[in-house]
Amino acid sequence: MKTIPLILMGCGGVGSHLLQHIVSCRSLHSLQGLLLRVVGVGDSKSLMVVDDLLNKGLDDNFLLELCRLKHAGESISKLADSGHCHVFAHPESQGKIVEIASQLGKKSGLAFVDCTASSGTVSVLKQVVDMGCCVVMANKKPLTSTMEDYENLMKYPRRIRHESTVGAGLPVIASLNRIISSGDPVHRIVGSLSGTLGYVMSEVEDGKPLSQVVRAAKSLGYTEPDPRDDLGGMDVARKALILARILGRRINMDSIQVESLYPKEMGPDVMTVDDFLGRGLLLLDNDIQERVEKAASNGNVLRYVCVIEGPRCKVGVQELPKNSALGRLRGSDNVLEVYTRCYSDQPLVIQGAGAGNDTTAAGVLADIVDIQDLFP
Ligand SMILES: NC(=O)C1=CN([C@@H]2O[C@H](COP(=O)(O)OP(=O)(O)OC[C@H]3O[C@@H](n4cnc5c(N)ncnc54)[C@H](OP(=O)(O)O)[C@@H]3O)[C@@H](O)[C@H]2O)C=CC1
Ligand SMILES: N[C@@H](CC=O)C(=O)O
Repeated sequence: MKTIPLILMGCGGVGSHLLQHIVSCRSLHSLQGLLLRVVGVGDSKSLMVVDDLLNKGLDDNFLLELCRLKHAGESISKLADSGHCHVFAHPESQGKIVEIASQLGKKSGLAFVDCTASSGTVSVLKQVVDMGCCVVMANKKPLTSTMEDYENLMKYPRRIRHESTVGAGLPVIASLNRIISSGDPVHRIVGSLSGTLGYVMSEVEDGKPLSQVVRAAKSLGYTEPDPRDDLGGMDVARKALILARILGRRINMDSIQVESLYPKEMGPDVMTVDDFLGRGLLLLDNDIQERVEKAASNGNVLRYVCVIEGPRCKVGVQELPKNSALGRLRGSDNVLEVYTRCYSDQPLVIQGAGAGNDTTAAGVLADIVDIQDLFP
């Protein structure tokens, strides 16, 4: 039986679904000769680590209890007295992770899984990569930091998987990497890459107010922890930057043209998330409704589109024919069209659910299973 010891950072919507998937796939993985041994789980306040790091994992019932606790909005530290684990508070936990990585990294391998939405994980990720660990990310922020951070993280590309950072569970990055490895030059990528904005646009088209739709998208697990990351275009811009860097463009976020659907006066420095969801969104209802109606009067729909072509990279709203590939999208579906030498007249098209905790966690799990050849 091949064993992958793993540490999960971030146990919110995606992280706790990942733990549930790991538990429910036990017999499938065992048929494949694989055991995922969860040795640690962290949230924004603390890190819980199994006491016998070299031989044991956190018990499945314990992991499910932990998911219930996080779902109820509690901190992991609440389970501190449960016997077979130790809890470390931040910032001490960072040192603990590095210690675990040095113990397990080279010897038995360790998968470090980042399901946070934080840019604060970059430094620990770089350290564990250098210690021989594998890294799996749903978090886009480490990959959209400086070019230097990106290159340090991607130093050993076979040990890094981040499929869920673009398109949630869709095979976007794997497909792109196959095209690149075959020497087929990518000329242009066009896509609708936000589950939230896809859902928002199609629901507003159906006559619902933006404020109501964004709140629904949040409760369905489509939005970022702060939905302004979606509405301001930053989440799509991060996906565009990740794709552009995979294509070999050495660019930073400031090279991407980004259109925001909310004004600066509603930014995070001015309004809390709750304030924005409460009164801020109401102020945006009319404007988006008018734009959607104007597009409809031309037989068109609005879509938030990402275009990468040559050195140009931009994300923003476009008015498109209702029966185009992007115009036909409904709900949280994403679509990505890739134009290359081999796919020149008809692009390669990847389409399907592009957001949601379940599908995203499934993408992360597939990445973890994918690295098994790197484990003894
Ligand atoms: N939802 C989706 O459809 C998709 C999400 N993603 C990405 O997945 C990631 C997770 O999203 P989601 O689960 O919705 O987010 P949540 O806000 O639900 O969960 C984030 C988790 O990370 C924890 N956390 C925050 N900072 C740190 C830190 N420095 N160290 C350790 N843990 C930390 C939080 O702790 P606490 O519980 O204490 O707050 C929380 O448990 C995001 O990066 C998102 O962009 C990617 C593709 C699709
Ligand atoms: N908030 C994102 C989630 C996936 O990256 C989206 O809406 O697409």
